[in-house]
Amino acid sequence: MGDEDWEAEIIKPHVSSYVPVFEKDKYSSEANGDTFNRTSASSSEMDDGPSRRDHFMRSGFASGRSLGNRDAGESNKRENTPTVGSFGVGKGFGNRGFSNNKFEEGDSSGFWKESTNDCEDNQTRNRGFSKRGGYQDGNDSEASGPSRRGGRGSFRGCRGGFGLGRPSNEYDQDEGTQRTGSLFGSRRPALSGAGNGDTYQSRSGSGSGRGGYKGLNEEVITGSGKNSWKSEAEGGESGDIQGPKVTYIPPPPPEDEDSIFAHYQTGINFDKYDTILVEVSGHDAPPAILTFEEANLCQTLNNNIAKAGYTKLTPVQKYSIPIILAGRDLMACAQTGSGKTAAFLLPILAHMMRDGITASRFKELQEPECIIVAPTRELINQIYLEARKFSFGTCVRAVVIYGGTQLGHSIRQIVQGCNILCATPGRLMDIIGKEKIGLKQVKYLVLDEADRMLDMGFGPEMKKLIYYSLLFSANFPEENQRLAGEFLKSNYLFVAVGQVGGACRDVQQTILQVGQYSKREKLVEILRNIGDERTMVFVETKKKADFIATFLCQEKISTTSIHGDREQREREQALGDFRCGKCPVLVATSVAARGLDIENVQHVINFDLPCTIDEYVHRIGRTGRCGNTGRAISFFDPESDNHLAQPLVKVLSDAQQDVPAWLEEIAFSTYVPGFSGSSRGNVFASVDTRKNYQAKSTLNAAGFSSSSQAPNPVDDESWD
Ligand SMILES: Nc1ncnc2c1ncn2[C@@H]1O[C@H](COP(=O)(O)OP(=O)(O)OP(=O)(O)O)[C@@H](O)[C@H]1O
Repeated sequence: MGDEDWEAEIIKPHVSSYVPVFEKDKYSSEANGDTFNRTSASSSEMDDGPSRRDHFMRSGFASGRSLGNRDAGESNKRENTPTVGSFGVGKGFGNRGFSNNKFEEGDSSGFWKESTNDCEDNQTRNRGFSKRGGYQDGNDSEASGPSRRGGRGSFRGCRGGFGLGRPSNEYDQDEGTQRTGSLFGSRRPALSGAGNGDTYQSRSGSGSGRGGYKGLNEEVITGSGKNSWKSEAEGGESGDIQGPKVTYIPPPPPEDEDSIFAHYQTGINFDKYDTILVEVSGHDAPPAILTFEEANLCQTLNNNIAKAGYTKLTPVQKYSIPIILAGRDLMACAQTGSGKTAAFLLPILAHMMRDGITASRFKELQEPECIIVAPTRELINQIYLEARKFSFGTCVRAVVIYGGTQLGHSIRQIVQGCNILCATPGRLMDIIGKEKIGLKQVKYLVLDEADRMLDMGFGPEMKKLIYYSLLFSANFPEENQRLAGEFLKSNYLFVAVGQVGGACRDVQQTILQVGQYSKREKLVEILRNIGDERTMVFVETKKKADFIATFLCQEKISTTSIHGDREQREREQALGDFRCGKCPVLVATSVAARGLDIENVQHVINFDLPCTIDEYVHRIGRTGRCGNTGRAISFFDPESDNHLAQPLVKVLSDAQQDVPAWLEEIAFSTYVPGFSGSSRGNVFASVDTRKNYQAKSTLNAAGFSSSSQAPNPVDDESWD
């Protein structure tokens, strides 16, 4: 496709030509625009990533200087800075009562309702799939679903690392084409058929290998190293080279003020944030602010903050906002759902308002002052909506671009004026490669889910763009701190809020021992008891996501799914159906584990536990947000999950949850000194790793060794 083909409007929606066996005659995507109609040429999976790291997360890079001035050597001149206080040392595990298996015993909290009429209840509640476009397939679940044999155990360890195969590097093919190869690498084709005993027929076509950031155990092989990040044009995010053009143009978000400022209420535990310990390390940290007024923001920003329903700062905002306003580099960690997005958006916007902006719609070349990058399309869209909200009524224009959508559409958005560019990495690289934006004015760069970006090898690309850096995250593993440190000036500040890397205490966690063959039955039982309350069900693979969603629909539980093999249109439809409650159950891969902020998600179910504890914490952080309470239940299969026992016990203990006796036993029997369960050397790096340069081995918040010499239990292949 020619370089300028984006000029031609291609509005005709992409129509899938491939109908999977299990959908034939049953499911009408036209009827509901729904989720399960996917084609082989699907979208990027940069999203579906594994999740090795749970909470690390936002990272931003703020600069007061123009691009390109950075002294390349500067980043390496890290100082050993003194530390302040001691923070968040976790308890040892094994010291609490074990009331495991609440499910079996019945939970006095009422989580497990004892209704025996669940089917009727569910029908009454319209969970039946008849309302969802006839997604009742005649597919026999036994025959079509993932085999019980093999199970996820066989998926584990199959990840392929980064960037595989050499994708196309022709920009002229990028628009609209979905390629093979991967952006950030992918996984081995381990999921096809016999590999895991799975006879379910994926709509995606096995091995076609969508580009992008493949999730754990996804079927695409790639990966030759973590630094082989590919741009979308290089066969990354967009997907298959041979695939059909991507013509999807996402609908514009509502423009009315009520929609822009729609928000949910903070929960009963919001005020408890005030009691969370905070540690700041580094030299000359500006004092925290206690109120929005102290931030001295302009009136328009203050109005927007009020309209957004923010009356009180969260801890990460109290500490980060003044640091960013002071122009300091920052690495910050705070728990899921505690307001990291606003923590970087508000001070960046404040600076833009103060300093003025240069990009305007009248310029031929758009030169944004701020670039925000996130690893999943849904997350970057969410951040864009936040940016649009806080910049409402100002001259700052935010734009979002991401893979799985028509490139021409992205470019048209940009040329209308772009001060804050929110992008997925592949699409960003394509746009840069096409010279559709200039980078000279970039002063602020935010990497959301920065640990993942860095793991993906995205760092070198980013280093070309920025001068100052801000890194926000819920978890900051030591190795990533070191990587991230390359972005930061040596005097960066480190803010740790609460039990970094630990689970949010507002989430009630339950671990059930459920064998592979019993999971579906247990899931249905739980969902029927839950009723209409919004529930995210995490599974390990895209195929399994399809299968479980199909299975639940057969069980008349209204379900949709999101994963990287779904077309972008379907993904957005799925998220929309889940958000509005049309489908109260969302089956997801790790693509939805990080950052997504969906109102009223009351339950998270880990049908499959993730490979790493970091990912676990991210997943359960989709509930219990912003002071609200939530519940998480995880199926622990001793056949495949024992490696998580030790860190799970730790996470449960630290979050003051009951630890099942059986889990403790497994944890002790599999105890490995120094082992963290994380994909890197330690579970959580709650401390500024600069401290470790002074004291080589210390205890982190989770109580595990954070020695830089710690063994790495999972090799780099587990992360793409
Ligand atoms: N000061 C505040 N007052 C009220 N609500 C807030 C405040 N700060 C953030 N929120 C709301 O809290 C929710 C969670 O915020 P956000 O998504 O930024 O969390 P996060 O820390 O980035 O979570 P995660 O680590 O899961 O990505 C959002 O709905 C946001 O609008």
